Amino acid sequence: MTAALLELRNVVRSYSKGGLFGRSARAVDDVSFEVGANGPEILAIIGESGSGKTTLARMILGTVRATSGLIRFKDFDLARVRNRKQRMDFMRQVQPIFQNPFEAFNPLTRLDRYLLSTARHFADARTDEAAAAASDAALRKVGLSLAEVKGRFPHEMSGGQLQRVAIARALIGSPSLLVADEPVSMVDASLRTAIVDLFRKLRDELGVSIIYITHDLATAYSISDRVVIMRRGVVVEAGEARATLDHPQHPYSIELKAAVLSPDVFPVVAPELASPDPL
Ligand SMILES: Nc1ncnc2c1ncn2[C@@H]1O[C@H](COP(=O)(O)OP(=O)(O)OP(=O)(O)O)[C@@H](O)[C@H]1O
Repeated sequence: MTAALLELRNVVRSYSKGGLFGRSARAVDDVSFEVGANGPEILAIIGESGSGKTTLARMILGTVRATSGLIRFKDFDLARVRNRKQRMDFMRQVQPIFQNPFEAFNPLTRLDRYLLSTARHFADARTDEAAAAASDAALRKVGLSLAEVKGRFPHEMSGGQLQRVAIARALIGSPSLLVADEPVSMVDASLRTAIVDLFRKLRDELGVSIIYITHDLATAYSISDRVVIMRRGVVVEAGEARATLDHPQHPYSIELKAAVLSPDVFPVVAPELASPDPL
């Protein structure tokens, strides 16, 4: 067993509820888990709205500080980021993918400018040619190329294409962890599978671990190695994805599954035993 890529121990994030007595509420309450202890993996964090998923993602990305607890990436305690160099080095290795790709890019900036600038910062590209080569290589990992993207503004792409550009941009610095917060919920249903399949490919071919934050059990079931199920800031259940989602134990997980239960998502009988489609 190798050391985990990411470790969370008893992580809490409280917010003041205001008022005379300064009461506070815990958006994330005593959460512990590891990512990548046994090699690259996809960990799904599942929960309904308000369960604390985004707050957790922000703490892992270092944009929100934990109120207490430990978040460690490799051997680095996030609470100890002190200077710009440490911050940039961390950002290169841990990249976000957001829900709405149209909000991730300035509508007035051409997409290749984003990619070239990221290549200069995170891929050590010192010349225009090197930045273009690094951008093209990253775009090819998501099934695009620099020639297809060059000169185009965000609104000139479809949501699915733009999410691929966002993923390519995240890959430029060869990160070891992607934190994807509801990355397909604003993408057409027909393109969702392609994007979640891409995550699987990134794990298998590039060795990237992915924290896949979602309320969608179907995609979590299809691509994740492990799941963490959250409710009101607390982890109610965690474990290997198929075992946990096939046989949920906690009443909340059972309820979540019942709400989406469909024979296509969770086969009632093993697929190999199911009768063939009628002719
Ligand atoms: N900046 C903040 N100030 C006060 N409360 C906050 C803040 N950010 C989050 N919260 C509260 O923390 C709880 C968890 O919110 P969070 O956005 O993390 O949940 P979520 O599972 O990501 O939900 P959604 O899918 O709707 O984004 C909510 O009750 C929310 O109101």
